[in-house]
Amino acid sequence: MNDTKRVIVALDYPDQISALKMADQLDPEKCRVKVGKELFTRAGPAVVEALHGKGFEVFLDLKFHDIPNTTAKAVRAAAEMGVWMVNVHASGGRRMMEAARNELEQVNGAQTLLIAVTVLTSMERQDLADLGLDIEPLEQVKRLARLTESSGLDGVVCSAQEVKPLRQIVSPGFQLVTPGIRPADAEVGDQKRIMTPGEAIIAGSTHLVIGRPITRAEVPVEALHRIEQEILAAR
Ligand SMILES: O=c1ccn([C@@H]2O[C@H](COP(=O)(O)O)[C@@H](O)[C@H]2O)c(=O)[nH]1
Repeated sequence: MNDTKRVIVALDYPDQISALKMADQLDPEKCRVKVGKELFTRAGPAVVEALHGKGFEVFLDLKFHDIPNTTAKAVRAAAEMGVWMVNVHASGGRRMMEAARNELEQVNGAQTLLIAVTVLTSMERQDLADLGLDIEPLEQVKRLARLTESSGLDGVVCSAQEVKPLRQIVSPGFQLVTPGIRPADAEVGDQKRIMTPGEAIIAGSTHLVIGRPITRAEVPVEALHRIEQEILAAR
């Protein structure tokens, strides 16, 4: 796979000014950016518009999870903002995902990529047990990835640890978008199912979502540059 724009930088900031300050240090030809719940709740569609104005493709990571009609309309609103990618939670089920997919068809012929979160990368076996699921995360990820693909979506969010086994059961073009990326010397924080950028590329992740290892680094551009070098070396 082409290595351009494999990295999606998570702009997890509490305000638009900080997010755009970070974006100004990035090259939209080399990476994409992600707007998540914190930034969008604070800054709304204006921040997406501002990032588009700077030439970035935006992954709107709001992980919609609601009844089919509500989710479909939320996905429509995202597509009408012109985002590159938007997501829902696969655990919302087939009817919810199909409704979202169909809505996107009507907005722009499904040009906006629609993917589904399987099991959050911050979760491990015990967290699933707490929910009454007595299985390994990988098994639940596989189950939800099959459901997502058969519901007509473009890919899933999963851990890079699951990419190899998933590739055996999904089609080659299915996007495997992986947060929980940690360079060897980075703080792990709240993530549980992690991999280094190089390992994730070797495993076959389509896109690497990386936040704090870049945005909280002393010199973010240098941290990103090191990650890009690691990705190139892993090819
Ligand atoms: O399973 C998931 C789904 C989404 N995320 C998001 O990715 C970034 C990761 O940020 P880091 O600072 O690199 O941990 C963050 O915006 C999450 O909301 C995820 O981590 N895991």
